[in-house]
Amino acid sequence: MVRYRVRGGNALRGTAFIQGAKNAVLPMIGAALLAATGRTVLRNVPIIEDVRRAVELAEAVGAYVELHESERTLVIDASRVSSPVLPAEIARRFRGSVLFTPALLHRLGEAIVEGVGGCNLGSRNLDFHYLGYKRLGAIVDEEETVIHVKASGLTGATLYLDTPSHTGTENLIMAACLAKGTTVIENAALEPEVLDVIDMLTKMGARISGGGTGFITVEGVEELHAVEHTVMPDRLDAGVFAMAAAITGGELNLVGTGLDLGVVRYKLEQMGVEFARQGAVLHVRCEGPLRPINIITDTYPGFATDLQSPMMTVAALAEGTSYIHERIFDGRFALAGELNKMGANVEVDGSRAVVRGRTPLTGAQVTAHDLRSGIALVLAGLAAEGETVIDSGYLIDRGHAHLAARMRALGADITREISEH
Ligand SMILES: CC(=O)N[C@H]1[C@@H](OP(=O)(O)OP(=O)(O)OC[C@H]2O[C@@H](n3ccc(=O)[nH]c3=O)[C@H](O)[C@@H]2O)O[C@H](CO)[C@@H](O)[C@@H]1O
Ligand SMILES: C=C(OP(=O)(O)O)C(=O)O
Repeated sequence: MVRYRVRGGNALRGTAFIQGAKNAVLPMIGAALLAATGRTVLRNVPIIEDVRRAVELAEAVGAYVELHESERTLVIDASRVSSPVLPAEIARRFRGSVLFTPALLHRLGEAIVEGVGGCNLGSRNLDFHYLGYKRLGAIVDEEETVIHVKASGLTGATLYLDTPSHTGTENLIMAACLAKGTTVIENAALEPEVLDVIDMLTKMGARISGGGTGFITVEGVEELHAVEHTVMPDRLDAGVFAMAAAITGGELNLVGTGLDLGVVRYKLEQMGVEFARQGAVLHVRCEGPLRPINIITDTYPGFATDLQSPMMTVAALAEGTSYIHERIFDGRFALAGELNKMGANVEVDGSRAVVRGRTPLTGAQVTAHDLRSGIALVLAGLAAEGETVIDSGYLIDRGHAHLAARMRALGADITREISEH
């Protein structure tokens, strides 16, 4: 059992090194398995639990993988991929397991998905993925929790997503890359991580156009080859560090090439946080009291649902009433009860939350219900009086690399503990 212990009150100051993006590296590991020969090299890999699970899953299907932690580099040789089974004990531990299906379909003609995990956020369907595979010519059998997808060659088609699913778009692009003919994906996701995956696939030899427009066209090719690719920075990790500076009255330099916080920056600016781009470094500081804010989560370029939880902590520390409308996941508000244990005043009504600030926060024993509620509680701990203990730290480690060490280097009083219970 991993837990985080945070003693609040220290302002964070210094240089924060932003990790590579979890939601880009996971599809890239899936994409690496599409190359039947050669070795793929991924750089700027975040050393997070989801990456460790993805490595285990790639090994389970027969790939040879080296994770060089200190170099943040993955080397993947997928030439011996031989098992179509994504075993439950690994696949159920992270959402990214779903991103291995296209490679197995192309390489082995079938994928047996024994389970898909990920954050517990209410309903998280996969119907767009499976309907898309069917349109491309696959047969999909759903037997209770096991999904069996079979295809002896896929053929391009026109696909439509009811909502622009992030992993759904990535999976259907990967499925279309080696299909015969042309595939059009309408209402495709626009997230920067999807564009980074398209960049990598394009280097591998894929013919993809329209990334970032919502209408993606893929011309199928005969084969894809192994390449080297550097994972983009994690805008969610960057957002969390910016918020940590904001709520502790600190000052941070965020280092991570080409970092763009988009709407999160604008919302934090409305709250009184100051940003200044200094070449490749994003400087963030906050001196005065925070103002309240309204947030509506949406697919990119809207406010990312993954940053809604940490933003709830920031809102609890703002002077006045903030309003949050969660439009992507129906189970994202488990955080409210935990923040209230620390003295916040958050009232939830369906998909809406009202946060009445500012109430002083006091350290408490709290529970992370998912990755983002976990990191939101770490933020609350940084601003609270006394000690906050957060279980289960594993959920935080799913998405943030070396969190305690990186925050301690900035002056935070935070430890990561491992216990038997
Ligand atoms: C590994 C990864 O990249 N995870 C991210 C990805 O998750 P993920 O790709 O699972 O999220 P989606 O974009 O697919 O889901 C968005 C919404 O669409 C619904 N939906 C999705 C697919 C489907 O087949 N049917 C369906 O109804 C979901 O229930 C949800 O309400 O995008 C989410 C939304 O930005 C982020 O919170 C996750 O961090
Ligand atoms: C929901 C998230 O991740 P996943 O899709 O991997 O569960 C997240 O990163 O907040």
